[in-house]
Amino acid sequence: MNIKEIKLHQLLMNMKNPFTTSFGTQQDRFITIIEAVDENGLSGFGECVSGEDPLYSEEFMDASLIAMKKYFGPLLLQNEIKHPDDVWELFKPFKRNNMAKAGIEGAVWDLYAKQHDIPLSKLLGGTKSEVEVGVSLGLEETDELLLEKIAEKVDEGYKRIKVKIKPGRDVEMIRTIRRKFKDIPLMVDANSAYTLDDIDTLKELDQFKLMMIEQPLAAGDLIEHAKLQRQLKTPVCLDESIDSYEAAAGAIELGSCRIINVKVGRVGGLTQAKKIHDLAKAHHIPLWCGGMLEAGVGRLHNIAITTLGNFTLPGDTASSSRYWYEDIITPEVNAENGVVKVSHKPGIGAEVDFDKMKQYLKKTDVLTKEDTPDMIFYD
Ligand SMILES: O=C(O)CCC(=O)C1=CC=C[C@@H](O)[C@@H]1C(=O)O
Ligand SMILES: [Mg+2]
Repeated sequence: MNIKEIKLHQLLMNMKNPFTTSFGTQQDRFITIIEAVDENGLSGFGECVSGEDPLYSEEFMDASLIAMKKYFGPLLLQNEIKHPDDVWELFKPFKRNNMAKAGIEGAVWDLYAKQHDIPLSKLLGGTKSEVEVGVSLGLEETDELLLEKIAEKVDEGYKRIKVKIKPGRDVEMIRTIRRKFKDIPLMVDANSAYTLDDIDTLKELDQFKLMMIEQPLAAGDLIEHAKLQRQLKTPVCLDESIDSYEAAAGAIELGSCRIINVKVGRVGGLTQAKKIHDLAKAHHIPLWCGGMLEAGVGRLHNIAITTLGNFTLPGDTASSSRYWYEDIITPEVNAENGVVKVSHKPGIGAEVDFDKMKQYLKKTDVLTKEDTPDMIFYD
């Protein structure tokens, strides 16, 4: 593929509203857009989705930037890549840092698709021409405010509503929601806020016909989630726990969940996401594509992976306008009545708009073939 340079565009984007989960509230999003440029000046784009602080997972953007500059960017520039699947193999000796790996790998996937003049969705083996999407709503100060947000999103036609829960904002809040919205497709996401000591509370959620309970327990608790799933009617969906193909295989084997939220960054990129897709399909575990409050590049990668057949449940890839006054891509991602049309254009299917991006741009680091991995270890 002969990539001649990699640019790390570091953006600070301000979200329209604060977003509150069980682990905190944010309104600024620190995003890195990775641009891989080939010898003809063609660019492919990826997005690193690491959090600003290591509260969702152990990754955080400052560390991911170091990893991309010290290791993953130079490694890619120093090695011949024939297909995007080679990137995972190249990065394999380096432990974890999945979101940094995925950001670089995503740019390679987009570049390769553009070099071969095919949509990224087709390159991944996707079959859909449109995808159904839902929306994720943060915790609000009051249940009344949350009801207003839900009504707004239901009116916009989103195919499912996801709300955050945490101890003290769970059973009664969901009861209030169900009193007003008896039959909407509704799910909850706990972001690991509970333990098996809370089993009675979690079992009370069974009465509300929820689509799923996402990540009730800690990320590493596959056995505890299996114990919980055996006591719940409602499907458990895992997010933070599924940080690799092996974790997905373990969770399926143990019965830790009945649904998996696939996040491309969390699992290390599109190659691993495809592998998890095929494994889950073989075991009749439905998937949906979760979100990490992405800008447009990440949203388009999410749309592309969602075109694979076993992504059967609406994901978190709502319209760009859900979070951003102005996204960095043209056209923006737009869900009409909860449906996003898949672009037929090559690659991610929309242009990165540098005029719009520059309002958020803090810094761009450029890596060239002069840059070698900055390592103590040697073979
Ligand atoms: O709209 C989106 O991008 C999904 C937002 C969302 O629910 C999450 C984003 C990032 C981490 C978590 O807080 C949470 C999730 O767990 O899915
Ligand atoms: Mg989640």
